[in-house]
Amino acid sequence: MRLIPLQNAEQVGKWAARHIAQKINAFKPTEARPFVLGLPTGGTPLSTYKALIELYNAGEVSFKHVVTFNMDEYVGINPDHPESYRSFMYNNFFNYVDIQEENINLLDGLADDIDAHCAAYEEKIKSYGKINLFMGGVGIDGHIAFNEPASSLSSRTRIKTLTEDTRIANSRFFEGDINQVPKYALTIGVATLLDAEEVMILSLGHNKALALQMAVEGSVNHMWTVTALQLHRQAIIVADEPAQQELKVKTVKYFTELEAENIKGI
Ligand SMILES: O=P(O)(O)OC[C@H]1O[C@](O)(CO)[C@@H](O)[C@@H]1O
Repeated sequence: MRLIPLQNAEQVGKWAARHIAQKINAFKPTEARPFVLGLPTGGTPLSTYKALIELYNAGEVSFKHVVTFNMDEYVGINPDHPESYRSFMYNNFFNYVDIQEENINLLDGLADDIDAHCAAYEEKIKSYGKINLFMGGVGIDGHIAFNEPASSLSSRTRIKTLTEDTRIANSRFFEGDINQVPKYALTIGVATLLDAEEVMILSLGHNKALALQMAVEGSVNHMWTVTALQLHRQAIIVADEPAQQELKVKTVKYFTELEAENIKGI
């Protein structure tokens, strides 16, 4: 695992965006051989989407031959709802870059047959071989995608019940009213995430500090599903300074020295 210790959200966004752009450019994607990118929503990736749009506007990256798979979606809210993850993705990213509509894959929280829909999502990922890079955030309860505590570390795309912690945290997007926050979500599984060639998790803010500590210094366990990253051969966590608060000074120093060249100029 690599930990990229940075100072603030802007730096995390810039580092993550630059990393994604470098990966896409090195892959040299074509229509027949697209780059497959997994994407999250929430407050965490906003600075990364902003930085990616800037790189796109500067001509440094194109999404023309990029296929995307989003990691989750609320169940029971209309796709046009301003807080659906579909709306989030168009409003914060897709509308501003050259991605082709047919290359966008989103879960449908209103699907009639949820099991069939989730199985088809997994099949569609498989049809591309693999996801080249999956970006994600982490919840205050340590969830990756919406794999809440006690999710199987072998899980696949399915419906999950959101914890009270997550619903309280996300109530900030629903007028501060937990009753408006959906109780369920469709989410890729931990195993779906671990199948990606590379996983990059972003962690911002002091309320993610415990989750980051578990991810980096803790043991693999299903109560903090982010710890499953330790099983991945190419996992990166990019964190701001407040999110590093629970890590040992020695741990932060170790990763800062390891990444000295890679965090220069950010
Ligand atoms: O970024 P937030 O809003 O703190 O949410 C934490 C994470 O939980 C998720 O919403 C769950 O998918 C991630 O997409 C997100 O990054």
